[in-house]
Amino acid sequence: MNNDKNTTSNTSKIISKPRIISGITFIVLSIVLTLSFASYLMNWKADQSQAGTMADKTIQSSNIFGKIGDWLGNLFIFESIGVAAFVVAFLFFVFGTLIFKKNYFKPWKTISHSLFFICWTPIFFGAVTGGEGVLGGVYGYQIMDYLKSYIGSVGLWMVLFVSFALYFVLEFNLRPSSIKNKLNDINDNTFGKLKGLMPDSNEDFEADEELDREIVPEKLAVNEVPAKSDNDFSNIKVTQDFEPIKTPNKTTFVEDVQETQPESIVLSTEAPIEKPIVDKPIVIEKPLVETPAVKANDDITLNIEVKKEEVYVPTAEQQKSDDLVSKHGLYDHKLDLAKFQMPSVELLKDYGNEEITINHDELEENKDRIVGLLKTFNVGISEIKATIGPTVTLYEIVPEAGIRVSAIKKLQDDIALNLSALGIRIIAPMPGKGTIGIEVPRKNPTMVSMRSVVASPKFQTADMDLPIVFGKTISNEVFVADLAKMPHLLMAGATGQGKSVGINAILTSLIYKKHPSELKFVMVDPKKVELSLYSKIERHYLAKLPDTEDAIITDNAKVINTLNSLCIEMDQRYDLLKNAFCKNIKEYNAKFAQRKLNPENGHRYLPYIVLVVDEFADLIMTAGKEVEHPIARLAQLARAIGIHLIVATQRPSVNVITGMIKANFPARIAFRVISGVDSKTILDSPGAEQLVGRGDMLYFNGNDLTRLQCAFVDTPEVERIAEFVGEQKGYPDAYLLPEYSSDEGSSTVGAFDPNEKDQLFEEAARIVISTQQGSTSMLQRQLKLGYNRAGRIMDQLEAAGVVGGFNGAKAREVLISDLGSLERLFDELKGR
Ligand SMILES: Nc1ncnc2c1ncn2[C@@H]1O[C@H](COP(=O)(O)OP(=O)(O)OP(=O)(O)O)[C@@H](O)[C@H]1O
Repeated sequence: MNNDKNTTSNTSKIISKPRIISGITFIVLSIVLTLSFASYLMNWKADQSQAGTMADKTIQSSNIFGKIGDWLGNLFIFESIGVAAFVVAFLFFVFGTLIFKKNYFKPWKTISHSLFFICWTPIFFGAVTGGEGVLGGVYGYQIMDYLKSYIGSVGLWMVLFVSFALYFVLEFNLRPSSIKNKLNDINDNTFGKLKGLMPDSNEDFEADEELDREIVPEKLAVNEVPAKSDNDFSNIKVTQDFEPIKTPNKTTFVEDVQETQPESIVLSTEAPIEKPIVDKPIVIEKPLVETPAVKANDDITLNIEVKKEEVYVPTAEQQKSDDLVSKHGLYDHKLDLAKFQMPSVELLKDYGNEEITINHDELEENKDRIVGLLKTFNVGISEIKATIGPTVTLYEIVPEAGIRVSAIKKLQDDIALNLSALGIRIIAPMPGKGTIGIEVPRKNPTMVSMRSVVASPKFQTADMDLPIVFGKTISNEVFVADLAKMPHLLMAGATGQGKSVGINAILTSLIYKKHPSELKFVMVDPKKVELSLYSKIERHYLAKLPDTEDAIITDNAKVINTLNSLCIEMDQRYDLLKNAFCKNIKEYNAKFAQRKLNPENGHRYLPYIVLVVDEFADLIMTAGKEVEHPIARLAQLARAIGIHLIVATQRPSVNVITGMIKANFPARIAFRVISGVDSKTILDSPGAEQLVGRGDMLYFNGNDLTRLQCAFVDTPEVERIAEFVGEQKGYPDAYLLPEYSSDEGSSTVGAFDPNEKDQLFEEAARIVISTQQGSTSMLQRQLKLGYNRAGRIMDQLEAAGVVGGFNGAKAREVLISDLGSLERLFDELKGR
């Protein structure tokens, strides 16, 4: 509104006085003409007899504007164009508004419409009345008469009809087949014409909105509905076909107020009236290809825009990849190990019936204790419900009206003490429910076997990038989560509470779902024994540093190198993704499979990499920041390029799980911990100290805390799986991570020695300058070098002053901006 006011005041400042005067004059004239014409139409018979007696004061005129009005009416209506004279009055009004710089009307469109009606209407009325009365005026009668004498009555009507039809075709750009529809529309919509004259600006729309709202009920009643009474809209039935579009795909909109419209996409608009509302679903039968303005009703124009389907025009590169795909098919990353058999469920032990047995006595006993106890604290219960899970039973209570949840929350400790059972957890309130949950451990928990969860349809059909089946929820449902979405997982739990089993469950889940070409593990096992079983699958699923014996890293010094190497792998992957214009590994691999990425440019199929650290506390204690930094860096950045971290620890204290680590691991798992403080460290909330152990765990995904019973997978089972995989044909070696030498960061580059310069030194320098990228991995790719040689060249470039110093895993700064300066530097170096 304010805006409107401002606009108005601004406009009035700009409009000059003569303009205001002439604008007002035109508008006043249009009013005078309209009233004179209307009055003339009512009194013309009486007044015409006095025509020509203008000067005689004794003679009175019945026209509202007296003799002048009478004269105007006679001139415009009788002697000229009949009722089309009103169009002239309307044109005066339009000119008036245009002078005021108000764009209520599109000038040329308005004039062309008006001219048509000024010409056509008199002849039409002349033909209808045969010259009787004033509706067609003298002009109308004479032209009609003239035409009739030449082409006869039929010809005359044909001319009238055809000209009217042509007018619509040209003005509304109609095809002949849709004229009928449009005519129906126009007939139904007497305001439609005026609307056609309106420009689309918001300002105008707002200005007219109120007016529109007022006339809606009337229009519905008058134009569309033979309503029995004002309030009776029950038999409103409007079926309106909208203008088909000029494309081969015929599109029709049906606006139908009938209640039943099966299988239709329905957008309903509600009439802005208090009376019964008429739903007007729009049934879209075929996809739209153009952008017509569809009139939903008399007041609101619904602009539907559907983008045209893009025509696929392959570029030369795309053409090349299309040709390759049609020749060789999509790239199959599994081809190297085409005969690889995924492990079967049979390898996992069947622990027999896992159905939950209901112990009614236990349930009743717990119920009585809970109800009785709450009563002693004056907490009345209106309802209690039990959900039996594998390890705990959840009692959900609905407190009586008037009892505050906060009051019950305060009693949490007292209730736990009084129930005196281990592992009671109170959830007040249950998220998303109006109840309070009390989890009580079962006397005889049911074991959840890995076999049962791996075989479950939920896991088998999981459409996830890295599906992990953790176990079962409290309501005995299989729980599957996507590691790729987490995207990193922090696990903690006191010793003997199920952490190692948990890690095995995660690893087996992934092995059951992913082909060796799609997934690689980097395993860090400072305890030396926990992950050693997996050494058998080294050539299938493991990744390691070049020139190292064992893929499973047990030496803390090597861990630092591996983590830094992973950082290099991450940077290389980012480079690859950047060059391929891909946002993430999924897009990149899909593009690679479509043969759009040339392996000669360094592109390759990228497997997911999962880094598993079994005892993080050990690492942090011995290596501190040297480990913390690469872990945090990987956690921050590695998600998009398919590197995911699983870090486990027995000691969830703040000096192990630092703020930096925690901030980058939104997904966390807590097995039973020793104290509430530990629980807070890992989960940011207490509760893990109340768990019962043996795989009882809390999973936190950044928002919700879910209690789960971890699936049990025993060492022999893991062994069987590892053997099954290991016995099959594998790759020649483990997946090799980029080389990283620990002294790279600290190495000081001496003075440039031309005699020791690499053969590719100059070429490498030119590549660095022309790409302005001081990246070793880029040199490796472009010159097809090993990492060590590329690293040596980079050091020489640093010594020669081409690039800046080592900058962590980031590219070095390029110190020379153009090739000309580089050539001068080469000359200088030769002169030394
Ligand atoms: N999900 C489970 N279901 C049933 N029992 C389990 C489960 N997880 C662990 N247990 C039992 O708890 C024992 C200890 O588990 P686990 O070895 O995983 O503990 P941990 O936390 O890794 O201990 P540590 O840190 O000392 O290695 C197992 O031998 C097993 O008997």
